[in-house]
Amino acid sequence: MEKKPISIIGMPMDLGQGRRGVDMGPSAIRYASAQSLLEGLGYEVEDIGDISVPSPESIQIGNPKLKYLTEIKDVCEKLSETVSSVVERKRFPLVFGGDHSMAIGTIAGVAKHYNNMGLIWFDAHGDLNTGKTSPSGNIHGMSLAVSLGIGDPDLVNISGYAPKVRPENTVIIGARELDPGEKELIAQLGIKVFTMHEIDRLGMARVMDEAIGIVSHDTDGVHLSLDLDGLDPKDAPGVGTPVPGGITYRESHLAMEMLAEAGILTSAEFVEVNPILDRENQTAKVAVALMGSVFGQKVL
Ligand SMILES: NC(=[NH2+])NCCC[C@H](N)C(=O)O
Ligand SMILES: [Mn+2]
Ligand SMILES: [Mn+2]
Repeated sequence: MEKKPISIIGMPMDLGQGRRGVDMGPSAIRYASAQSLLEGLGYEVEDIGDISVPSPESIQIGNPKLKYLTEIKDVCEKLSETVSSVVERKRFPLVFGGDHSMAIGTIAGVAKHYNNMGLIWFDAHGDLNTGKTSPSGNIHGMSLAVSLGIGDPDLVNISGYAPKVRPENTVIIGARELDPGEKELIAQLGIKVFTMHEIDRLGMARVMDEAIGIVSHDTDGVHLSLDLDGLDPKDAPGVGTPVPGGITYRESHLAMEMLAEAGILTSAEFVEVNPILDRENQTAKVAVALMGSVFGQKVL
């Protein structure tokens, strides 16, 4: 893979879900030596710091079906602009989160630079709810739907265009907890979902071969949105919505190694690291180890 210079952006977002602490995810990932690992792999790396996100104590929840909608829209606009300027400068945007609602901003910032963007959504969840189907009103459970152009117009139209990605260029990997409305949307849009069943049955190597085929077919860029809760909670305990029966540490590395080999990624984000719920920063360390594989680190 060509060693494009990397720009790290922190998104200390916690407004998209109910548990405090995920706003500290970017610090925890930096503390786990992300930048020096990437530099050690031969990349030029800059850290452009954090997007400023208001604290939930200082603002009102607003509509309980779309909690903190106004503020999430505003901070996602800011993230989108920052990510977009990184792409304009011919650098690779690498965003640290923060809850998964931030993907609305990251994807808005990258997708406008591509005619047709592929998207890998590595997650225990589909994040395919809308304000109508969500059981929680938490926007981190809606960010994939929004990126596909479905949901609240304020979110869908961030950065002035929609949709950001198409369902036929999107794959979900690791799903094992889907709400009824999400299942309906998957059937309606025909999104390819590699649930834990397919991963168990086919093995991660075959799943990734197929996934890479889908996201790179007729696309000119591919974004990786990696929710740490895609991994099994034994390997990544520091997440707000853990679901048992997840992707193992090694399977996750294999997936990232295969992405590096394919050389298709043009942006990435690592989200939902919550150091308050973690054990000795294990989850941030896993995120950084996986970044190593994404950027070409090999065992031998
Ligand atoms: N990015 C995440 N961790 N999302 C979890 C979403 C959980 C649930 N499906 C909801 O809509 O509330
Ligand atoms: Mn998730
Ligand atoms: Mn998610």
